[in-house]
Amino acid sequence: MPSVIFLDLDGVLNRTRDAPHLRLDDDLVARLRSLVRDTGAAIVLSTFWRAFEEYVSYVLSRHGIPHGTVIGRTPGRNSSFDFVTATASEPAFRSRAEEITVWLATHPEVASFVILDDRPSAANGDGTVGEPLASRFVQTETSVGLSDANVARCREALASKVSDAEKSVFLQAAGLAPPKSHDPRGLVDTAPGSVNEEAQALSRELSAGKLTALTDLNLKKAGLAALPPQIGELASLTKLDISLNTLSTLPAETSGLSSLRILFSLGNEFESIPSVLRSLPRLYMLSFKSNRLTHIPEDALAPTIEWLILTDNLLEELPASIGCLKTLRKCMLTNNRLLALPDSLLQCRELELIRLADNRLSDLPRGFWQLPKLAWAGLAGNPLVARAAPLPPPRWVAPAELEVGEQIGAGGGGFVHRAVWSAQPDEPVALKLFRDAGTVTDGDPAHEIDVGSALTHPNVIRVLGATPRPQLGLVLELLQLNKASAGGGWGELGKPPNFDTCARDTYPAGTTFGAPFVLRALSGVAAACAHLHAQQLSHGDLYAHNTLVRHDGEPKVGDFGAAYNYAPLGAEAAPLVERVEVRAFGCLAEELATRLAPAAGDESEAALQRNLLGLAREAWMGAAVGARPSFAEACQQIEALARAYFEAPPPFPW
Ligand SMILES: Nc1ncnc2c1ncn2[C@@H]1O[C@H](COP(=O)(O)OP(=O)(O)OP(=O)(O)O)[C@@H](O)[C@H]1O
Repeated sequence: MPSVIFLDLDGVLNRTRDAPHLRLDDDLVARLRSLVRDTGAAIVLSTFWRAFEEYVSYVLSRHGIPHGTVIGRTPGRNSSFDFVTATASEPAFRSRAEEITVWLATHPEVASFVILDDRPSAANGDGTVGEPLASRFVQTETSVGLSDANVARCREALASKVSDAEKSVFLQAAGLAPPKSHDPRGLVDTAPGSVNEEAQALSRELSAGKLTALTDLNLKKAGLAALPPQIGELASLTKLDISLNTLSTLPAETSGLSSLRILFSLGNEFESIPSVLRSLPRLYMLSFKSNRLTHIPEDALAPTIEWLILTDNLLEELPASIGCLKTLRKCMLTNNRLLALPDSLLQCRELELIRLADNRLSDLPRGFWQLPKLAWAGLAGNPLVARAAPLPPPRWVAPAELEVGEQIGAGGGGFVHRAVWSAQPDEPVALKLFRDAGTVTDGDPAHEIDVGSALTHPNVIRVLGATPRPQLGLVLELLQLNKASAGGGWGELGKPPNFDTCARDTYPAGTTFGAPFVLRALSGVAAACAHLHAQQLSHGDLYAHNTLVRHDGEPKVGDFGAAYNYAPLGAEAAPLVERVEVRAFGCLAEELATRLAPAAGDESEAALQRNLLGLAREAWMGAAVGARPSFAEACQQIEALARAYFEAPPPFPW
């Protein structure tokens, strides 16, 4: 990262404090141009006008400051953001100094910087940062603008490196205690860095031709720039992990992996999926997450793939040949640059789950919502859903208001800790700290903050507030975990899918549920979904593993990471979007119904199981999307089941 100029506009590049519109004076911009040219510094907009980052960048480029010099803006909302659609919600800060501090705290790679502003508040803030900002503050005189003397001071500041001590001051002032969370399932190890010696030793043995009968080979972080051609001798290998190396190609010999089912190539440097993979006859799961993919050749995807992970790449399009993946069930495409999906995707009739958040889609192939098995879709952060009316903003909670305690949960999206919040010191809360936005399966955590904050329902985990960037988080009602205790603890209704179940949740061996538990759980989940869809919000990830339940079946749906507002898709699509999620509900109901265990002779529970399975499979999961009921209707159907089971009109025992 080069040196950075934090740039104010009014009173720096013009000679007024309160310009009613964005205007620049040629002679002043000329001074900035030479400063940028001579120092190679990048610009981060700290100006009031920073909501219009692209426009400012364009205007500067018209003045000869090259495109790409503006590399970003400081965080923090002001009134100019009200005129920009599709900006993720973010808090307002107390001062410009605080905004700059937070930016610096999250960009420790910055070598040096200068703050160019006509107001001292850009460097003083509330006084907590002090010297590190003040010593790099160059104040212009409003009526004069950027002077030669100012430019000379800027050059001095840019020549002085930011020390590690100063960096830690920024971190502390931004309230960024380093997270102490751990990742028990190793879900998102994207950290490059040190080589894994065990993996390195394995790769040496591979090159020496000593590994032949392996079924599982882990070369993650083995420091590989090239995969040894001897890989092709591993004809019995079923799982290969080559993640977090610097690979950009695969040897032709890879075609010898005739048993390979699972290939992980996360965090490598591939720009294209190697066509040799097309020849693997058993390939089931393929991951190129967090590479540099810009292109997928038409002949690269093996037709046997069921699970395709291309999250966090640079793809603008998919090959038409994706339609040849007749068994594709799960397709992860979050955080790419997709402008459109090929119509051939509709030939993937087994597709159950697709993640498309944070792309550039302005349309979907006609018939997308009619895919017969589609149940989980994520679309947030695309132009096609951007015109939704803004949701009410969350209550922003400053990190200093929270005392973070032990970790109580972890998932792909983040880590959940117990915490005490000064606003309600007697009632502990749960704090979900999100992982880095770009790499997570569901996309930018801001989507979860936006949707979660808009919901209030007894069967939805209540969002109490949110912590701002750089460590985005959610403050949630705390559900004391420990479902087993009859005293009323909470626990996950199911476990996430595994390699075999692909898109379907799993349950510990021997799990059974009682009829009242199942009826109460389904009734609550359906009610929560009816509440969501009444606001044209889709959960996108409705699963047992995202539902917490009490010992008596009372559920609370959580994890709105994949949620999105589908109102902008229009009146024709809306009922179908809801019914796609009804299929997810049907899957959940089927999983619970199959785990009912009627005792011999218990005809009422046996009848409930038959009827529930019938409803789940025929009505809620039915192949004709439009013929499925809405969630409001599903609520009534469950009530009818409960009435028949308890042989009584409501109220039921809940
Ligand atoms: N409000 C809460 N109270 C107590 N525990 C919670 C709460 N919210 C979440 N948890 C625990 O943390 C786990 C992870 O939470 P959550 O599903 O929201 O994370 P995630 O990272 O988005 O997961 P996923 O991998 O499904 O995307 C939950 O399964 C649950 O065990």
